[in-house]
Amino acid sequence: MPASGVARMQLGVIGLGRMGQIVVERVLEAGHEVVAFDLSPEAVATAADVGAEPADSVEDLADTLGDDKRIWLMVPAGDAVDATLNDLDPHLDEDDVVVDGGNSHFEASVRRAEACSAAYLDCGTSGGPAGAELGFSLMVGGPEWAYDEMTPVFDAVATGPAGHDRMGPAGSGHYVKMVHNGVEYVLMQAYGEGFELLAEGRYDLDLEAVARTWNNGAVIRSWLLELCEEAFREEGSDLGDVDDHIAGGSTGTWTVQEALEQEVPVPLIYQSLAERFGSRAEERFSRRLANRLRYGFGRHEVARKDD
Ligand SMILES: NC(=O)C1=CN([C@@H]2O[C@H](COP(=O)(O)OP(=O)(O)OC[C@H]3O[C@@H](n4cnc5c(N)ncnc54)[C@H](O)[C@@H]3O)[C@@H](O)[C@H]2O)C=CC1
Ligand SMILES: O=C(CO)[C@H](O)[C@H](O)COP(=O)(O)O
Repeated sequence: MPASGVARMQLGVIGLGRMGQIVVERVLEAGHEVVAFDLSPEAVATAADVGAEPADSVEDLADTLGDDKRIWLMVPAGDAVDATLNDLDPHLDEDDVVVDGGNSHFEASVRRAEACSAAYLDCGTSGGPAGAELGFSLMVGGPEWAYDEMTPVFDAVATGPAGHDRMGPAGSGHYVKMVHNGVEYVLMQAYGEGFELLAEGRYDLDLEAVARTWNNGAVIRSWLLELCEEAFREEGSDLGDVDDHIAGGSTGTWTVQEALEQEVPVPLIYQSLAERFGSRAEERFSRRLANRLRYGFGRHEVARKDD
């Protein structure tokens, strides 16, 4: 049962991957009921193992929920959200609430909120799978009544009541999450540059010890720095065989696009994104041209591929 005074809710969860399973578990732990669906039967079985009622289609999930449906989507951003909403919409009305907890583009969320027959909440979710124990930070956009209605669920999925808030109207939750990710890129880049200098610099340092020392009282302590400490502990100060290729990048790209549109300078976010893209190239054409141009103007020796 939920804590006294909190009504027991029934939540449909669609998308039961790394993040969706955590939503399921935290909502069940808070004493609510969950009906769960995923395209993967294995993922549905995992949710059923922890106490969710399994559904074998979106329609089955909607039928099981009955009136006043409360549904959380945790599918990959993009087509999967639209496909799910297409299947759901015939079963929805204005008393229902749908939450998109994924990393959708804020403009797509505004469009979906307008088209959806239910009240639609766009919910930026931060904390990642590693945040399961603590709970997430939730940035929610959409109608106030729907946010209030979902508060017991947000209390359960977030770190608690302080871990979620309504940012504003449709789109604002995913807008805030987009900018959060831009900041995330910069922090990763800043820690990366600092540790690179320490790794390449004058002293033979134990970087796990550096990170641990910084995490205990230093101005720059943070969860990302704790993750640096973990990485050096598990991989070694030289990061072992970890490659210098960084995947992802969509949310950072959106942040930079929006900053250009708003004419707000975000050079650090752009630079961090550019480093990420640059990491994917085996070799950089621009570096090769610079190599050749130094010969052009200074007759400096050109480094050749088989040197
Ligand atoms: N992993 C992370 O650190 C974070 C992820 N997010 C966002 O949360 C969302 C989910 O991410 P993850 O759980 O990491 O992804 P995931 O890939 O682990 O799980 C996605 C799940 O959705 C299911 N799925 C895909 N299309 C579906 C459909 N049409 N109907 C039903 N189920 C469908 C897949 O079978 C899979 O089980 C994404 O938008 C992601 O960007 C947000 C914050 C942190
Ligand atoms: O939102 C997140 C963290 O806050 C997710 O981890 C997201 O998948 C990061 O994606 P990308 O690195 O491509 O921006």
